[in-house]
Amino acid sequence: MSPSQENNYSGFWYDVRRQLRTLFEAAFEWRNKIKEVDFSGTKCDPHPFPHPDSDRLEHCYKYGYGKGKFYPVQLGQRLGSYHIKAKLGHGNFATVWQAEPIKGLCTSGHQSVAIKVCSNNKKDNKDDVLEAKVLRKLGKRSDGKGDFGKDHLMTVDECFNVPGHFGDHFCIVSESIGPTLDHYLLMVEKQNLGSFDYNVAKKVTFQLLSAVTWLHAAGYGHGDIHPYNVLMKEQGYQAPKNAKRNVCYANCKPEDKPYMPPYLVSCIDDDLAVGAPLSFETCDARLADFGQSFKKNHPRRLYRMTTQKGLRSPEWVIKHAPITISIDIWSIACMAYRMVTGKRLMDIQERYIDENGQPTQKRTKFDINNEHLPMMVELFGTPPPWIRGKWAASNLPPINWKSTSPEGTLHKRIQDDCPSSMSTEEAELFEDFLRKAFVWDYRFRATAKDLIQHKWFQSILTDADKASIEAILVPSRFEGLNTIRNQYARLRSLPVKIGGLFAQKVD
Ligand SMILES: Nc1ncnc2c1ncn2[C@@H]1O[C@H](COP(=O)(O)OP(=O)(O)OP(=O)(O)O)[C@@H](O)[C@H]1O
Repeated sequence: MSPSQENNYSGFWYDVRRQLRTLFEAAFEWRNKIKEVDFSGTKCDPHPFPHPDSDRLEHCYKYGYGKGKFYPVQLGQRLGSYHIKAKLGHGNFATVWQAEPIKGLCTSGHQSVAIKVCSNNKKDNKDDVLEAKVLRKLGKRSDGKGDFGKDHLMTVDECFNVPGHFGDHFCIVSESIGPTLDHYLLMVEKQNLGSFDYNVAKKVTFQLLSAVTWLHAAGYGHGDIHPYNVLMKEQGYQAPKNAKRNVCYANCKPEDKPYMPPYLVSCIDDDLAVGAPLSFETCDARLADFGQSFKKNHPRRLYRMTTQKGLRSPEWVIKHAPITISIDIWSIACMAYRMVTGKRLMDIQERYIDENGQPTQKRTKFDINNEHLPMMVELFGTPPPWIRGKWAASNLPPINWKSTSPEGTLHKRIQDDCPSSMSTEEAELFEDFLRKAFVWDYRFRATAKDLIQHKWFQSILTDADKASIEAILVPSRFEGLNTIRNQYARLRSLPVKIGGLFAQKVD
């Protein structure tokens, strides 16, 4: 960062701007009355995200009276022109089911599909409709250069609505892909393998980066990349073993009862101790869940943060920093570290742990950020002055910047965590790759296009991959026109970006 840029983030006018911003933000919060969701006071089990080691089951309070609830899908029922066969999983906003098309009624080219049945909250519905819209748009788009990376994005077959008691539930039909990346990460832990096979880790990272290269070139950011949203393609994939579970009425309100399903369907994980880990020849990652996707020239629409805490980039954690597509790069680099080493780079617990070692209520955003940012400082070194300025404005605990090291402890962490079979040269390349991705300032962070050309990947690239990378590097005939169009789009999005600086980021 140049000295003139640094000056922009200090001095009298900087302080005035900061105070005005704080005032503006207070007004914004007051107008929108944004509150953090706190499960501590509810009677429900406070674990909205499936616990990886448990019988994966959504919580009863997700069904019942009113808006924003799940549709009570039952095994064997008909939904649109499909028969529901099994449950694939659930998220915060939807349940996902494996289904078979009914012959004669459905034109789907797949023998088995995944139907995401979304909750009927108007606000969430916007995200779901947007997800389908973006996926359809992306499905139709071609870059005219072979579409390198597009194969690693999920596609949508069709969408329809099912009428529920309190409004329509939007359904998105896509190919039934396979288990999540998280499933394989857990398998590696359970089988004491330490980490993914080194080349598999590299290949999956490369596939994710190529998907993101294509996505970013199409003008979109994903915004929610984490191991649950990466599906590993399996031929003829069958849903995990399902079991019917009783509804726990004690966790529901009396008015919910008439609208509850007769049973809940749990997805029992395969025996992770005996499953086959990913192989280099067949591993094929698909990026899924585009509910948080956003336009490149538009900061995050809602500033709602759903991605796992440890995978969040600094600008996502610090207040008043714009969110750009480079958040995807940070998340992928964190996942690459976990795949290569078997350890989380930044292990942030999302819940408090009780005296029996059991997770309890959600930690506050303030508490999490207080732990997360100093972790980043330790690993990646002292942040640039403008981030330090925003640090102070974010009410984070003060740090003695003179005592922090400029390059951080990443080098040592890599040496400690990398498998012993990894050569020194490979470890150096891996570190260089990570350092390019973990740049504090989002403006200088490497792009996905830069990273797929990184030397770290050279050893696994096929001739076809190399040719595809070369093809996307050739400037298109319309490059000049595109630049003008991009600049115009940037100019148009400037007011929205400025607004984004003041927007409250809500968990
Ligand atoms: N096409 C698919 N094939 C196989 N399994 C799938 C598919 N789509 C979703 N799943 C399973 O369903 C789970 C939930 O899906 P998804 O992440 O899209 O829901 P969500 O409510 O949007 O989640 P989130 O809370 O992350 O926003 C996934 O983690 C995965 O296990």
